[in-house]
Amino acid sequence: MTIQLEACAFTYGRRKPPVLRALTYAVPDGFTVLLGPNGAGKSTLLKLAAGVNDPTAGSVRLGHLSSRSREYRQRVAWMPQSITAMTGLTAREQVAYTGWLKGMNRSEAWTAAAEALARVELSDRTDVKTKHLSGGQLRRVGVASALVHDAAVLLLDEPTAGMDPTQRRVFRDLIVGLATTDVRVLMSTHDVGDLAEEADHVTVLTNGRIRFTGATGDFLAHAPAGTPEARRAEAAYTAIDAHPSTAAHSS
Ligand SMILES: Nc1ncnc2c1ncn2[C@@H]1O[C@H](COP(=O)(O)OP(=O)(O)OP(=O)(O)O)[C@@H](O)[C@H]1O
Repeated sequence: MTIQLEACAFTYGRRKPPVLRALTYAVPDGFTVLLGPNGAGKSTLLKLAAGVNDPTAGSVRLGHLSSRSREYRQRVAWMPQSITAMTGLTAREQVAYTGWLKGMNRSEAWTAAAEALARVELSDRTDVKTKHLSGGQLRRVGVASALVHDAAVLLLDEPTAGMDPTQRRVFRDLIVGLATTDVRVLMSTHDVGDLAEEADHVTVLTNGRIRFTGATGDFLAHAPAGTPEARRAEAAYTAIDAHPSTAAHSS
């Protein structure tokens, strides 16, 4: 079961231009990387898919569930671009609180919080107040909060920003292991070269439109012949960005 956005439009205010217009998109299976320039609408798309914002036109559904329903939000996890340290809470308390908000009882949430923090290698920080964590550690608390309940779809908004190379490696392995036939992961990033090749699918969003969505192999095939292996993802992205009309592809 996946999230389906159908003819979605979204604007941040009546006098503002729409960020998304008639956008139709199904979150692909496995691990999908969402790419696009600054301001393309990636965070907006993720917020609509998370049920955090409602589309101004169109619909967002997971199977028969509308994104406005409580059940929908229990099946979908979202990690926002900026993670807030909740005043007075430790890492474990903050993660458990998210679990509780998603419908777990207190003891389930408490146990699941410790497990989620272990998965992001923060077991040694569970009792530290989140306001005392580094930026990268706080992002890992954000990832743990997204993992704390059994979501069918994980929506992660630039989760690797601010992580050091070792943390990135740990995180990448975690995500690749998470995306299974039952769990879909859609993750926005600016780090084209670092992550695209690990993904099952790539989606490119530019100016509120899906320029490309398809298997990673089809994405990489847009790189000009002779591009060195290490630069293929970046070259493919640049080619799609430069030639939107020929690059559009639906999976
Ligand atoms: N809260 C808001 N109020 C008004 N405009 C907003 C708001 N959030 C985003 N926008 C505008 O909507 C457009 C899309 O922004 P969005 O954050 O979705 O893009 P993005 O692709 O995630 O960008 P980035 O890569 O820089 O994070 C931009 O023009 C942005 O200025």
